[in-house]
Amino acid sequence: MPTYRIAPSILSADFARLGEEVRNVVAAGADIIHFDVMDNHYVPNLTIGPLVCEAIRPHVQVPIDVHLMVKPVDRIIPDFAKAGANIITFHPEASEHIDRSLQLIRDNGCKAGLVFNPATPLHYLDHVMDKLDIVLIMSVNPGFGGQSFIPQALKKIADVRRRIDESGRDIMLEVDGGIKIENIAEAARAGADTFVAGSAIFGKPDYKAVIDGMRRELAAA
Ligand SMILES: O=C(CO)[C@H](O)[C@H](O)COP(=O)(O)O
Ligand SMILES: [Fe+2]
Repeated sequence: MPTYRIAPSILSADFARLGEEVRNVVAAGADIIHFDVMDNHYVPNLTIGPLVCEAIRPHVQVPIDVHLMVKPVDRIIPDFAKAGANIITFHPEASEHIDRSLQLIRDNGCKAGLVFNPATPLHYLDHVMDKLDIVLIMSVNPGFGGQSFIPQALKKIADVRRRIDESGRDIMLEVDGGIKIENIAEAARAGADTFVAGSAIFGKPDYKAVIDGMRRELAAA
């Protein structure tokens, strides 16, 4: 069985109690904290920045996975690295120089990755596989939590899995958007190993019950 990781998105957490929320979700079994950064420019929503990342950093030992939905990309990367991010991903069409942005993330000591919207072509991967630590496939259009999983993402996950296997490199394959107990196994069978889930976890009273349920599905996938 591959190493599967569950990454709750704090987009659906109670922001008034964020420290407690991240501690609770890690105690419930989260492997990663997924941190959605939206700028009201690249996507039509506005969320949280490096100050909030810095504020939650002392509350958890697990990696913080910063999903940048911002344009431009580069200016904010060093700030997130200083704020304690471990993984930083961005959307290739939001960067003027993809290779430079990936290198900037790595130079700042973080794992680097590209994010693909449902309609973003995978050719952006062609010349940067050697600079990638993670690929994130969006299974919703970015900007909001609580949307429904777009099934066409499964084929894209499978295509990326093939490319990763061909590269022979150790690259995480993350899926983000509409992941629930009911569909996590399908995403795993397509080739994903890291699963972002916001509303499915933070929308429920018992985080451990949801994460345990997801792990049971993954074990059987
Ligand atoms: O990047 C995102 C939206 O742009 C979020 O990570 C994602 O939507 C998670 O929320 P949910 O699991 O509720 O779909
Ligand atoms: Fe996200």
